[in-house]
Amino acid sequence: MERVEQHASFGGRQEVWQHASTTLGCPMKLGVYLPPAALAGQPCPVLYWLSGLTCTEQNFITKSGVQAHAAQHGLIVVAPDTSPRDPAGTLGVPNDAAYDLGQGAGFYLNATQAPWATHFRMEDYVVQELPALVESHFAGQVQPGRRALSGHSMGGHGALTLALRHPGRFASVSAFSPIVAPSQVPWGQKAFTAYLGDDPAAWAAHDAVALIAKAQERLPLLVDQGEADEFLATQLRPELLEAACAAAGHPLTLRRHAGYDHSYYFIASFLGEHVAWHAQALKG
Ligand SMILES: N[C@@H](CCC(=O)N[C@@H](CSC=O)C(=O)NCC(=O)O)C(=O)O
Repeated sequence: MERVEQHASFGGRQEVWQHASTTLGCPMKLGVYLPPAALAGQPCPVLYWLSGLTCTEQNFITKSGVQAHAAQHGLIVVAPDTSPRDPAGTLGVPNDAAYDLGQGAGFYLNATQAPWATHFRMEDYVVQELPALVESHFAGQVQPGRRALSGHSMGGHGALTLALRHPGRFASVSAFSPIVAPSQVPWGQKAFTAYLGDDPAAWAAHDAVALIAKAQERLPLLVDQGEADEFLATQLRPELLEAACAAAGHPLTLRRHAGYDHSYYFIASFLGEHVAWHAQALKG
């Protein structure tokens, strides 16, 4: 691990690290916020944040204001990039000209189809390699095994599906403006066709609405959604998650906010409540 940025923030430190990912076969960057408690040597739980389409590790750490909340609650925050990367084009990581496929659009799954399958393994990266790396590199500052998961849009899809697919791995989960049913909306249908092929069962295994019915763990979901979100009716469709949770008896707190759009202004407005929700679960 090589530290490429560090900034004092709210008594803690916002850092950016780079490492060679064996899962993805490329260098990866991640934002790591260490709250004052961690810098003082007190082991802290970790909130993992998954960003949306077009994002890198920078969007969340520079736009959301997470540092103030994490400092207050004593949480480490880890924000990885959203896909494997190959800016120089020397590693064989495929890409697509569109913003919603390829680099910047990993969809937090392990691709099974050519040319994506070799590098696009974001599920294994987020669930296995990244926590192992964080818990070993920051040993003494991290409470091993105490993890929460949140994200936005494509990252909200990632948070919901990874928590549902890996029961026991995360103490809590939340999402902002998530793609709740990728099998039923254009962003998801395009990505799933490319990454997973045309097998409906493979799609269902990465679709929060489809996963809810058979969930092994009824981990409560906290979801915030802006009503002025430009993607609400076409790509996000929170009413499908509401119906699936009602049918399965899965606990869901879905909050709709008049006037809020899809941007980080919305995330910043309600992020403090998400961090408090995760802190309560992680410390309980
Ligand atoms: N056409 C837009 C779409 C990209 C966009 O809105 N990205 C969102 C996430 S959307 C779902 O995953 C985002 O977080 N953007 C970064 C930001 O800092 O706001 C475009 O190409 O910009």
